[in-house]
Amino acid sequence: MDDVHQRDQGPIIVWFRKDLRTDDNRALSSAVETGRPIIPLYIREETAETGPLGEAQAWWLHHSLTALSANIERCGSRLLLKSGEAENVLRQVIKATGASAIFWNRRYDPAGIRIDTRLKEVLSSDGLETASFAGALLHEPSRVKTKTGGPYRVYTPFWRAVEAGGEPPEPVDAPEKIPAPKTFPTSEKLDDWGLLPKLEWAADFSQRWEPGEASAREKLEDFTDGTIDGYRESRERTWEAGTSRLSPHLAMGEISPARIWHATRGLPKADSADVITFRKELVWREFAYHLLFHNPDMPTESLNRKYDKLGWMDGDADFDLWKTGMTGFPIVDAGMRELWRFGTMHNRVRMIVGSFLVKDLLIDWRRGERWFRDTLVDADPASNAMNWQWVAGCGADASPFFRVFNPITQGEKFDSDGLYVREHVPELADMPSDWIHHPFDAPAAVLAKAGVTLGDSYPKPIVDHAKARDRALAAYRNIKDAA
Ligand SMILES: Cc1cc2nc3c(=O)[nH]c(=O)nc-3n(C[C@H](O)[C@H](O)[C@H](O)COP(=O)(O)OP(=O)(O)OC[C@H]3O[C@@H](n4cnc5c(N)ncnc54)[C@H](O)[C@@H]3O)c2cc1C
Repeated sequence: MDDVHQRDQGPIIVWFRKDLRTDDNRALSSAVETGRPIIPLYIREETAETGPLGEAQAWWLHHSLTALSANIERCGSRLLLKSGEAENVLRQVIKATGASAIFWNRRYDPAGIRIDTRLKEVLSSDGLETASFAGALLHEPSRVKTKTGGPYRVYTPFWRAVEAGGEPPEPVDAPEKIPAPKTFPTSEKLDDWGLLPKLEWAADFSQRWEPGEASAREKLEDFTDGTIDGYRESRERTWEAGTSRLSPHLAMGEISPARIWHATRGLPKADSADVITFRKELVWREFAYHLLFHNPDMPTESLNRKYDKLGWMDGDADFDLWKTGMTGFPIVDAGMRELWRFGTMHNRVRMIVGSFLVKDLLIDWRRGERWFRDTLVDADPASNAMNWQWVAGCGADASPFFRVFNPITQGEKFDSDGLYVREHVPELADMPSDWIHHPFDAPAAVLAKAGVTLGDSYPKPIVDHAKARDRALAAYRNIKDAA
């Protein structure tokens, strides 16, 4: 047997990253197809380059790895856990197992791209086979191009280009068997990684979430069997589950966007406005990655740099009140408390709390982005940064800065009976709907009857919205005509 042939029979490391699934996982299915032994590996890569994972997502990761491990065991193998810098870990595992190939699915965040490009180079030059596959997105970000070959900065033409570009590849089913190597190196223990929050903080997450690909598939089925009918309207209802709730599963790669896309293609009403609206949302996620791919500093730099001169306030005390849901504006407080309690927030309310932070409090969008990154179970480098820049007016195809959301009318419009506020701000549970979004205007008798004492049982508003709006618009006028 010659060297090359021998090498070709060596084990393949399948390196899992934010693709914690066996379904529609091309790195895994391509490795299985070779018939060679496979070493499923997850590396906890929290290095200076990658930065730490947010706390809420660390909770998710713990449970997601538990679920993936169990799935892999059902297929006759096991998941190897290692921590450290990727290249060092891969070299140790290669040495211990005689692996001759490393397969992975591509990632598109700047640190991930840098690490993978470098690895491909050094491992290949050592004679190792490296193969990378698509799967985190519907289409490769470099594939969707404007007529002049450049990247898009506006969503609607991007959506049209995606539509015109044809269907994403059909998903591939999970393998039934994953051939195991003769011996496995020792794995680290998941419990030793300390991913679960030390405080009771995440105690309620499991009321809302069940990480893992089985739960993602179940959610997709429930959604396509029911909630998707009427999605165009139900997606704006803050008080009920009118959306798919797939975002944290997508963020950890427990389900592929292609699997979701094709599930909607197969529906009897595949061309209804509800289904198309949903597909457009999935394409917003694609657009975010397209933007991040072409603007790698999007999570930290305003795409429109003139916003750096807006005159952001330090506002540490206001920022703390915003984070803890104590601003005195019920829809804002309900959103921030939903985030703290369940690691998520309704999309409409994310826009309202974002506008309040950036415009009413004049606090830099990056502080909001970081807080969301730490507390959202669906924290995603592309979607989070794009949406914060959208809210702040400094992003691509963003909401104009002068469009300042009024937290009272937004509350009345998107939570007309106050159900969302009642759930997350229980001290206002007995306020009549007419006043629940602005208790500070309610007559004393109404407050007394509802058991609300402003400044005691519930905070007084921390700003006067009309004055805050004027201040924001004045700050904006100062930079409006700057280059
Ligand atoms: C300030 C702000 C920060 C955000 N941060 C994140 C984030 O870190 N991670 C994240 O996944 N989403 C983020 N979003 C977008 C959006 O709020 C969530 O994707 C959505 O609430 C997830 O719920 P769902 O899965 O039920 O969505 P559905 O309505 O069922 O939509 C299906 C999928 O489409 C994608 N999608 C929907 N809306 C958007 C959007 N506006 N931008 C990008 N993709 C979208 C998501 O992948 C979502 O799972 C943010 C929005 C705002 C305004």
